[in-house]
Amino acid sequence: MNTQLWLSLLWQQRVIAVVRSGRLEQGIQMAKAVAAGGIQLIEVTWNSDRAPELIAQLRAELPQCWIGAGTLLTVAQQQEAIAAGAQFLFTPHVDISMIKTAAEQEIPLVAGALSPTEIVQAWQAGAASVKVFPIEAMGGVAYIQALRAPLSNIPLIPTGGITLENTPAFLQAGAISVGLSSDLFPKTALLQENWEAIALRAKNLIQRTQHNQQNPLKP
Ligand SMILES: O=C(O)C(=O)C[C@H](O)[C@H](O)COP(=O)(O)O
Repeated sequence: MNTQLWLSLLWQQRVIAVVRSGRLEQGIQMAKAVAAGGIQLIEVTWNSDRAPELIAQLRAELPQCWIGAGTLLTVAQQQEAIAAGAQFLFTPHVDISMIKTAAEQEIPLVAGALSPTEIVQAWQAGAASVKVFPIEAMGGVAYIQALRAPLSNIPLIPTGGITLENTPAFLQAGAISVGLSSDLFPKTALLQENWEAIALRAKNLIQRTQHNQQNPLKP
């Protein structure tokens, strides 16, 4: 998928569910629960149990979703993730060789960056969008607002501390999409294997994105 397609997908979807799981079976249930709630972009972190298998299985079982890989740290991991079926890639950091490799293969790679320098470097190297991580620790919505003034042409995906509650404010501030994990998958729901509760949270989250229809990349 080229960057243009990826950006229109982000603009359509507005949220990415980040699945990090210590057990393959749990990872499958987590992804299925958010998919049942209507989320279509699902990122599997590479430090999940048997991440390549999880990605392959989700590709087969959730054809209505796009399944990506996250927390990738090396080009080798990135290639393994693509071989497993990952349709998009996330890194927590800026690695120019990973960005260039993904761009050559036309697989969207979202690089994690914090400062304006890192964000611009990632974008100029060919990142398909930039994950601003960890956003809550860096000032939350106010930080995105401040970045958007000079960097209005760069699609930003705040991640790290995103909640159902604060998602609309991030989208309002100009984020093209948000990524979230712990607030979507509360510990108690995971312990109790309460997949219905997680599906409901996903549904609730999607409803909260629907008031923010202004395309942040259009002037
Ligand atoms: O590993 C990565 O590449 C990440 O994206 C880091 C975190 O796992 C996400 O930022 C989720 O953070 P929470 O929504 O606060 O749980």
